[in-house]
Amino acid sequence: MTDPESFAHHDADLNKQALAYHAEPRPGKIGIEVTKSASTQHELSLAYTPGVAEPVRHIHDDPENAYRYTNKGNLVAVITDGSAVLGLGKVGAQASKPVMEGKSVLFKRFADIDCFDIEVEARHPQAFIETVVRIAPTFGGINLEDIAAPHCFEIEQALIEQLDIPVFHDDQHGTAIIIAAGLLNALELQGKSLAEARIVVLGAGAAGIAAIRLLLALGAHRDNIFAIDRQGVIHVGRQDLNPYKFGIAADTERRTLADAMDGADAFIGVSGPDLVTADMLASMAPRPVVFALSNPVPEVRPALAREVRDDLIMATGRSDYPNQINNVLGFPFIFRGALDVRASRINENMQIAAVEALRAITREPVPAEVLAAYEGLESLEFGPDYIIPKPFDPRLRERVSAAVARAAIESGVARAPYPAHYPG
Ligand SMILES: NC(=O)C1=CN([C@@H]2O[C@H](COP(=O)(O)OP(=O)(O)OC[C@H]3O[C@@H](n4cnc5c(N)ncnc54)[C@H](OP(=O)(O)O)[C@@H]3O)[C@@H](O)[C@H]2O)C=CC1
Ligand SMILES: CC(=O)C(=O)O
Ligand SMILES: [Mg+2]
Repeated sequence: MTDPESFAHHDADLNKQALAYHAEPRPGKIGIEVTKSASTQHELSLAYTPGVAEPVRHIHDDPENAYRYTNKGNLVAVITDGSAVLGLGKVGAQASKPVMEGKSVLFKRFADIDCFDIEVEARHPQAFIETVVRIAPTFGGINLEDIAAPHCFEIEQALIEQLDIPVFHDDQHGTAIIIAAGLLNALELQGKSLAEARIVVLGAGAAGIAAIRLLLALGAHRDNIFAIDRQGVIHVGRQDLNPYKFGIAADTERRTLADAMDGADAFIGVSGPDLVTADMLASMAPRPVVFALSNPVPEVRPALAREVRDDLIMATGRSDYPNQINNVLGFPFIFRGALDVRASRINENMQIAAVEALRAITREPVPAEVLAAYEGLESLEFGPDYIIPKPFDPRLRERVSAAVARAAIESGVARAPYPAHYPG
């Protein structure tokens, strides 16, 4: 695809196929399976009454037994209020369901974690929080999805405090982890360091603010980061900032996206479609990194970016371009590790462990089954078109989950030992 027109044709064609995929042969993308035989009178008396009463008694005596006798330990809720669905915005609870089913498919396909997608009608954070707290006993973990800032911060914090199972806002931390891994790798290839890189983050919502926080924890310099929202650069002189934005405000005279892009080493777009112009790209520093991560339409089309610069490393959030920076590389494997050591939360140590594991995998030879999943892909090697592993890489489940599990144990939030079947 070399021009915007062919990009649009490609998307129109894909959209048609996507509708058919979702509709046929049966609506939706995920179902429920029975995991024990229930084919005889005897099995029915075990699965249901009278036998089922015995595990009930055991769980009543000790709630920990829920992990032994029910699917709780391998069941995650993908929960949203439909307020920031991909880059489509506030489409509401019902319309968000295909995305939440999609996340559930990814949990199952990549990490064998069972999921219920739950779309909640809740206008106020408190109503949402109460809903999640009430249904939490069912689950081993809570994956919050597509909840807009600033409510997402309040919601996640309250749930972490009130629940003893991992609560993880995927658009914040899942995205931040993949951005951090991809950016560290891309900067290294471009001969730059995170500490010195000047970074523009377009979008100061869930993904943008979490990405900045994690990059700062990993060594980025506060003075080198400019965050931008619909009003322009987030600077300390602005009177309209909520506390979350104020926490990342820059002391700068720059005011617009174009101002911020001038001389920048890296651009991270977590905002909306087509917001970056050719002039802005041209004004960036030599050998820039451009992550246009808005879904489904990126902040700048890869073809346009390449036309303007031949020295950039480019990534999008989509599956149909090289370098997919997308939280699919994180949440299935992070929850796998967290559930397997019964972690009470997913803390920053566990997040940084995931970043390091992703970075390391990218530098190693890619298994043939990964290449087979991508049409026309004959080889992959750490370089400008391969800065982050592919979602189909079987090593993600082994290595990212193990790194997260280890970090949970070392940071004291695990309630079960390192699993015997994990790598030593
Ligand atoms: N690739 C990936 O893995 C992921 C990608 N994303 C993408 O990131 C985007 C944001 O998601 P999320 O953070 O959850 O959403 P939020 O609603 O929490 O935040 C959106 C942010 O983008 C800003 N924004 C939106 N439109 C513009 C614009 N035209 N100009 C400047 N700023 C703009 C908003 O500004 P304001 O505060 O002024 O309203 C806000 O700060 C989506 O497109 C989503 O698809 C998100 C998660 C993962
Ligand atoms: C990928 C994702 O979670 C998003 O775009 O919201
Ligand atoms: Mg999302």
